[in-house]
Amino acid sequence: MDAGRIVVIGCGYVGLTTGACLARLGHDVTCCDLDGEKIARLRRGHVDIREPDLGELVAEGVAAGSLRFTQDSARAVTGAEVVFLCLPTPMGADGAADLSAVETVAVEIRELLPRGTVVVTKSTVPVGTATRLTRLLVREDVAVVSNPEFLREGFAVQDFLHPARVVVGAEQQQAAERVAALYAPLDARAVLIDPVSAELVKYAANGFLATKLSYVNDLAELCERTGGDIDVVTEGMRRDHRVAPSFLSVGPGWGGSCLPKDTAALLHTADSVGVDFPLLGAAVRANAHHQARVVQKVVDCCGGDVSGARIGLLGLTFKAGTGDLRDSPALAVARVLSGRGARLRGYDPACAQRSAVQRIRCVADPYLAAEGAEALVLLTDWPEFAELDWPKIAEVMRAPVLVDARNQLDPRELALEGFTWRGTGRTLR
Ligand SMILES: NC(=O)c1ccc[n+]([C@@H]2O[C@H](COP(=O)([O-])OP(=O)(O)OC[C@H]3O[C@@H](n4cnc5c(N)ncnc54)[C@H](O)[C@@H]3O)[C@@H](O)[C@H]2O)c1
Ligand SMILES: O=c1ccn([C@@H]2O[C@H](COP(=O)(O)OP(=O)(O)O[C@H]3O[C@H](CO)[C@@H](O)[C@H](O)[C@H]3O)[C@@H](O)[C@H]2O)c(=O)[nH]1
Repeated sequence: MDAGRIVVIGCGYVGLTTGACLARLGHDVTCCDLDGEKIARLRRGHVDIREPDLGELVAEGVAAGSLRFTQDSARAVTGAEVVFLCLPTPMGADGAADLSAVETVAVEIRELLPRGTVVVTKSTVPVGTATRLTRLLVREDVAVVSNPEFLREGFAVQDFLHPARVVVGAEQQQAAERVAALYAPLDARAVLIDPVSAELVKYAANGFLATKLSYVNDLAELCERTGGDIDVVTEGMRRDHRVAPSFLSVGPGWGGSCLPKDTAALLHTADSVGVDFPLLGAAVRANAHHQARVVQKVVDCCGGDVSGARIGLLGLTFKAGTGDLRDSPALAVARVLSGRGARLRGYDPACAQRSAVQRIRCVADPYLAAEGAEALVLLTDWPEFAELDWPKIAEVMRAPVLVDARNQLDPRELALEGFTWRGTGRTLR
């Protein structure tokens, strides 16, 4: 069905995916962004984020005339029936979500919206935002609906078109049904709930995922002290159907554009209403500790001092499959090493064209990152790292030392090549 004209404001990971996928589902979509250069590139069919199938979907929508791009959101909304806000909600200084982009746009468009428009928050917004926006819009004839997005970077299109759930939160049943109807072609029944619960579902899910990962990384430390093997332990946990099998892999702490800011915002919300949330606070603190543990392993491998040492980094993005560097644990580890005087060379498949990221010299292949290095640190789980020519790497390094923060490599094979290996939650038997 065609629910009419849809306007999407914000053409980032969420907005562009939402716009292109809704066009694929048969809707008429106009996507807006204040970044004029981005809009010009999108009009030429150029998508500058690394997301499988997104470029093809954009091209398809543009060619079919069902997907348009403009910088002029004010003009676009005058013909809108549903407006999706897909704007950034970064972490503010006090940890709270910064709603300024959402609120600025709401004020800009409020007098231009046709009667009966539904404004949808797809951005991750804290409890009470639907109520705040309703007041800010000062339009009794405009409804606000919360429709949080759960896509993962690297799987954005797949997750949008095959969602585990579609959550729609609204005070007005009719507005909720209009938004739910947009997803009707998908094989997912929308859950219609109140807006406060809808806003909370999003934070609850990300807070839970972060807590699960900190738990696993804490267990890894315990394994290191006791001689256990975290990969064997988590494999045992996975077989219990009550423990969801994913999100059990160790790493250099969790990061990305969502988990860090959303856990901070959830803690802020809890604090603002006088609720103690010690479990989530501990998960956040544990994450900093796990990043520091990777640094310490590198320092130990370099004889207690990395000053002047050349260190190679494998992976810079916050996880494999994305080009996103926002809040990457790899960069957090790199910052500390660099602060202690290490000279860093980094290779990442998604950043191979760049000359530098922060104080890391980016190189075009992993062997250049290893060249002359006293230690190599595997920080991001790009599958191709398992396929590297490890004898060649051992040859070009100053000393064949590998800190594997993701347990991606086989320590026995590395030992055969003469590597000193430090994994996460495992010791070489
Ligand atoms: N990235 C994800 O995986 C993901 C998944 C689910 C939810 N979210 C949430 O969705 C929201 C957007 O995240 P994102 O990753 O897509 O952000 P992003 O930074 O990739 O994109 C935001 C876009 O909004 C544009 N923009 C900023 N201010 C604007 C304005 N006033 N008018 C028009 N355009 C404007 C920016 O130019 C940018 O293109 C956030 O609340 C985030 O927490 C993100
Ligand atoms: O077993 C695992 C799984 C993940 N991670 C790390 O956890 C972080 C987050 O990973 P992931 O959740 O895949 O990344 P995002 O794309 O940021 O997706 C999260 O954040 C989005 C924005 O809110 C939500 O929509 C998604 O549902 C939620 O998974 C990354 O640093 C990963 O390396 C691990 O260390 N081990």
